[in-house]
Parts: sequence; structure tokens; C-alpha cells
Amino acid sequence: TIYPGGLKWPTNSLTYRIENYTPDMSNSDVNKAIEKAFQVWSKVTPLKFTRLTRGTADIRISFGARDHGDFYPFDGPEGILAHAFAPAAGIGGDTHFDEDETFSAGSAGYNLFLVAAHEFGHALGLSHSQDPGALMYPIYSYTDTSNYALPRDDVRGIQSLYG
Ligand SMILES: O=C1CC=C(NS(=O)(=O)c2ccc(-c3ccccc3)cc2)CC1=O
Ligand SMILES: [Ca+2]
Ligand SMILES: [Zn+2]
Ligand SMILES: [Zn+2]
Repeated sequence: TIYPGGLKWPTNSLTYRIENYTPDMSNSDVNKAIEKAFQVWSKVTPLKFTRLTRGTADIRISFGARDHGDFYPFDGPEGILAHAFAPAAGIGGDTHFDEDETFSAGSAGYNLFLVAAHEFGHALGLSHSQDPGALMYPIYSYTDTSNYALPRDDVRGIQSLYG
């Protein structure tokens, strides 16, 4: 599968590139949601994320629908919202969002920051948590993201990989 647990990045400084944008939100809101989603993880680990606007990044972020170039086509509105590949060269770490969903900077549709923070957990090597309060719990639930704090279970998980 594309998110087996147990793999991790061999370096603490990673690059990311937003390859395209969704019409659901302004580009600056997408940039902010993605940056904030990485900060959730860099705040509790030695990991550093640098945004590239060109060239090849470790974590390539894109929006796509249905067949979008890998063996895991999306499924239209609802169902799968996004997926991410576990740490590895090439497609490893890449994170794809289903363009057939409505993403938002608030509580409408799916909050891009929350979905991205969850997917980046996979892109860093985490699998799902059984703790319903965890970010890595497999079910999306909206929570106010103004001063979002990573739940304890996720801090434990990421620090077991990069602590
Ligand atoms: O590991 C998986 C397997 C199942 C997935 N289903 S999903 O795309 O509908 C999905 C479900 C929940 C979330 C989520 C969970 C907690 C907080 C934010 C988002 C993200 C994507 C996506 C995923 O990341
Ligand atoms: Ca979908
Ligand atoms: Zn994909
Ligand atoms: Zn997941």
C-alpha cells in the first residue's frame, strides 16, 4: 500500500513543492494551509521543511481527480479525500488531494490544513492511530484550527521516528 508505517526520511531537512492549486481556495490560502500543516510536525521534531517553487522537491504536493498519474485513482466526491506515499525517493512523500472534494480554510467542505497535516504524517512515515483524538485517526473531523496543537498521541508517534 502507499502508506506502510515504519519507513522514515534519512535526513531532517526536507523540501516541498506545491505543483498545482485547487480552485476552491485562493493560492495564498493554500500556501498558508500547507505551510501550517508542516509546522505542526516541525514544531515537535528536528525536521525542517523548505518550500521550492521550481525543481524537484522531496514532497511534491498536487491536486488531481480520478486517474491522476499513479496506480491509486481517486473516486470522485467524498470517499477518499487524499493520499500520501511513505518516505522514499521519487514518489515517496508525495501527497495528492482529490480535486473532486471541496477544500477550505475554514469548516466548509474539508479543511485543507487538517487533511494536509494528516497526510503529511503519512509522508513522514506514520500510519494510523487508534486514538480517536489523534490527528492520525483515519476519520476526518473538523476542529477549530486557529491555535491547533498536535495531540499527544501524534507527538509520541512522530518523536518515536524523528525525536
Ligand atoms: O491513510 C489513509 C487511508 C484512508 C484515507 N481516507 S481519506 O482520504 O478519506 C481521509 C480520511 C481522514 C483524513 C483525516 C483524518 C484526521 C484528520 C484530518 C484528516 C484524511 C483523509 C486517506 C488516508 O490518508
Ligand atoms: Ca474522493
Ligand atoms: Zn495519487
Ligand atoms: Zn490516513
